[in-house]
Amino acid sequence: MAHAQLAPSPLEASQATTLPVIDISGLRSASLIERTRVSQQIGQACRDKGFFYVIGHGVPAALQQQVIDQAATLFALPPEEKRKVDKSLSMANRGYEPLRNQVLEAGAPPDVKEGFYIGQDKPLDHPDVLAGKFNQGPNLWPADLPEFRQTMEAYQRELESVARLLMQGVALSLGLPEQHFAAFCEDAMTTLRLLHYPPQPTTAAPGEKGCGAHTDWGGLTLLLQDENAGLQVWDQERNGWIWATPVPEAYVVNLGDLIARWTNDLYKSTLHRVVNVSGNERYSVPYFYSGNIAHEIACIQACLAPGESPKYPVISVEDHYKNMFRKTYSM
Ligand SMILES: O=C(O)CCC(=O)C(=O)O
Ligand SMILES: [Fe+2]
Repeated sequence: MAHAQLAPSPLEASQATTLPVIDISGLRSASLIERTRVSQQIGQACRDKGFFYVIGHGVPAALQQQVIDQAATLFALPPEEKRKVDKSLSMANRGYEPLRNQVLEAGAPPDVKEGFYIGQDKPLDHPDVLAGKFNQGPNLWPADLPEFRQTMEAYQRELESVARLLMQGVALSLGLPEQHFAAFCEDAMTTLRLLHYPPQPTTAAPGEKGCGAHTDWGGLTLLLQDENAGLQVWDQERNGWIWATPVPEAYVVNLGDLIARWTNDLYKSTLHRVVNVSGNERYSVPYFYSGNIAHEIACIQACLAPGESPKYPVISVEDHYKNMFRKTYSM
């Protein structure tokens, strides 16, 4: 596998991943005992770093490969073609984002990545769009890539069902009914984000890297990676970074800030970053499952230890996202 040949990181991270691999096929079982067994593995990973690999998800490997291939084709378009679908043309944060457009780590140089955002496609006459709701609107599609839209839409449908299933597993792992997060999952805001990381520049400025250290903002993230390592996860105990090296066909799943807020940090939303030391172009595709924008995220009482009080005020998904966009895009 590619990560076996990875050059030592200039940032001295250990290369061997220690993140658990969880087969979630049992979450689809008719047996509650089996679903509970899987959820216990999820719960353990959530209390540790909130980062784990998922296999048994049911997404066809061929579709995953098409998504990576289509992403590579898109990013290889000439700059003038990419500008035709630039994010600045969208009312809903969709479309192409050039290199060094976002600063995910406050104080660090801008991220050495280019991206393309896809969300739920809502036409201009959709009531949510007419009402001016946050992040709602039509996607932007590149005109001359005939298979692009179809591939991404098929992939979004697959991941939506995996994300819902995982939310049920998370609920069960907390001793809650599996449908506890059903309202959050209703008409959930989701973002498919195609990313391209050029090789880490040999002349990188101090702190310059693919993607600055950050936590994810939403509920769950399901990350598809090509064969090039780059993702690193903060390990609080060892006070260093560990690799989340690619495992073929698996997702790296991590919890975002909303689950940390719900659980008063019992379940972790952990810092991570990307340093593309592979020497190759790296493509990755995170899928952010962020929930219904009107949903209010309040601490789940059952997550509080005796005498503990909630650390975070109640916030809507929408307000939380607006804050995070403002912070990282200097809006
Ligand atoms: O590209 C990756 O491996 C991770 C990207 C990421 O963390 C993000 O976009 O939030
Ligand atoms: Fe992230």
